[in-house]
Order: sequence, then structure tokens, then C-alpha cells
Amino acid sequence: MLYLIGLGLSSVEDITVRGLKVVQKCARVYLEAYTSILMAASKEDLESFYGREVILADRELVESSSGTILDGADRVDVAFLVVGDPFGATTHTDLAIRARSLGIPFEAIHNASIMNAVGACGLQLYNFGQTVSLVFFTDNWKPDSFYDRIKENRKIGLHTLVLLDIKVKEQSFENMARGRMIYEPPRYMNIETAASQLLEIEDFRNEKVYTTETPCVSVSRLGSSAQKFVAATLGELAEIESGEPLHSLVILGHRIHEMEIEYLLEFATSKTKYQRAVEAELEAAKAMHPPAQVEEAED
Ligand SMILES: C[S@@+](CC[C@H](N)C(=O)[O-])C[C@H]1O[C@@H](n2cnc3c(N)ncnc32)[C@H](O)[C@@H]1O
Repeated sequence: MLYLIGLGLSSVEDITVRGLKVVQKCARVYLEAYTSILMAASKEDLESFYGREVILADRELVESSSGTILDGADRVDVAFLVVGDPFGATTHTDLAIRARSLGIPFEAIHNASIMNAVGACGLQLYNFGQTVSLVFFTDNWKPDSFYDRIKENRKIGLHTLVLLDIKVKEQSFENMARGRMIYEPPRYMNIETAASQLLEIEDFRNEKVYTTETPCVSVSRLGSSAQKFVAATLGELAEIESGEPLHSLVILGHRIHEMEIEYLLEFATSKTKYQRAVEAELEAAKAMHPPAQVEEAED
């Protein structure tokens, strides 16, 4: 049996009781180590907590050599650990499909994910639209498909969760070209880079999907003891120091409820300024979609 087990967001102890019991009985235990990180625990911490060896699974192993992970999983139990929830990243559906095609039974043991714990900032999960991912730009590679998704969400007033790029075990172009297995230090996108990149694409596309004045909230190290939210405009977030990873950012939609605003104001850099930015957002939405006129019935 292949078990896809969510580890939760931060500490070794965030694994569920059922997840822990399964890990302890598995023949092999892999830790997916490239879509997210367990902020308050290393591989060694996990090994001593589980009393088991943990094998790091990088992108290459999971996406190109998944046969190694699935080897013998029709006869013995294999655990594949994912930070957050196993289905909180698009990647792992692929592993489940491959197991299914090989006739290997699999089971998911769920846990908290950024996709639902983000509700801790005060925004209702029901009011979120499509989630988007933002990758590190290079001088000549600035993919902007996220812009259209944000546009769709904002048109119908929904919030957008923006997940930020993580680069682990990446090779420089030079090392790759020379076939040298030398890897760059890990990089995690911070809020200031994310906000600047979002604004760079708005400058380029110029469809006024959002501006420096759009109200947002940054979500840093969610679920850890250093968790932090900052409610500010996108322009202000481009100037802050967000600190240690991990980070996500939410762009507010105009269907925001009063209670969401009240909760968010607690995290505002300036309550007055933030309130004004939200009001401007609501006014602009009203101007774009005026309430339908009710025609007077004639007798
Ligand atoms: C590809 S997603 C993987 C999600 C993970 N499987 C889960 O279910 O939470 C990774 C991205 O989610 C965001 N993220 C994950 N955990 C976070 C946390 N605790 N605080 C803030 N952002 C987080 C970061 O932007 C990170 O780069």
C-alpha cells in the first residue's frame, strides 16, 4: 500500500495520530522535499520523532524516477510524506495516478494545508477564487499567466491566494551545461519580491487588474510560533521586510464581508489607510457593476 501522508504546517508533532502510526509500520518512508518545507523541523528531527529512517525525495526522484518509490508497494507499505496536505500541491496527484495504473492501492491521510489554514488571516475560505503561483522572474523569463487568473477572480469579487516560489536543489545554467552536480543554496520568495513582481506585470499588461493601492494581506510562517499577518496595500507590501520563509499573499476581492474587514484591521500597518483602501475597492466595484434599476410598474 502507498500512503500519502500530510505532515501539517510546522512542527514534527503536527502529523496526525493515524499518520504517525502508519509511518511507524511502513517498510520505507520518503519525505517530499521540494514543494514546501516543515518550518520547525529538520529531516533528523523527523527521524528521531518517528524512530525511523526518512529518505529525502527530490523533484527528480518523484517526477522522473517514481518507480523507485513505488517499487514493491503492492507487497509492502510505503509512506510518502508531504508538508501540509498531500493534495495541497498539484504534483502528488500524478504519483497517485501512477500507483493506480500499476495496481498499487493507495490511501491519503490528510492534514492542515496552506489552502485551508489561510483562513486564519480572517478571510473566509468560501470567498476565495482560483489560487495562483508566482515563480522567481529572471532577466528574460517573466511568466505572467497568473495575471489572467487574478483578473477573473477580481471580476467576480473573490480573494486570490498567491503561493510563492521555492527553489531547492536548483543548478545554475553554467553548472547544468557543464554537467556538474553542484546545487545552488535554497531560495524562498518573500513578500516584498512577490508584491514587486505582481506590480511589474501590472505595469507591463496595464489592464488595471490591481494597483499599488489594492488591499492585500501577507501570510508569513502560518502555523508556526512566528506566524505573522500584515494587512497593507500591494505597494506597501513591496517595501516591507517579511523575514524567514514561508510566505503567501492574498489579494482582496470586493465581495469582502464586514466581519472579514474587522478581523483584518487588527493586522493593518495603518488602520485608517487600510480601511480607506478597502472602501475605495468597494466604491470602484459599485461603479463597475451598479445595482440593477427596478422599473416602476405602470397601472
Ligand atoms: C506548492 S505549495 C505546497 C502546499 C502544501 N502541500 C500544503 O498543503 O500546504 C507551497 C507554497 O505554499 C505556501 N505555504 C506553504 N506553507 C505555508 C505557510 N506555513 N505559511 C505561508 N505560506 C505557506 C508558500 O507560498 C509555499 O511556497
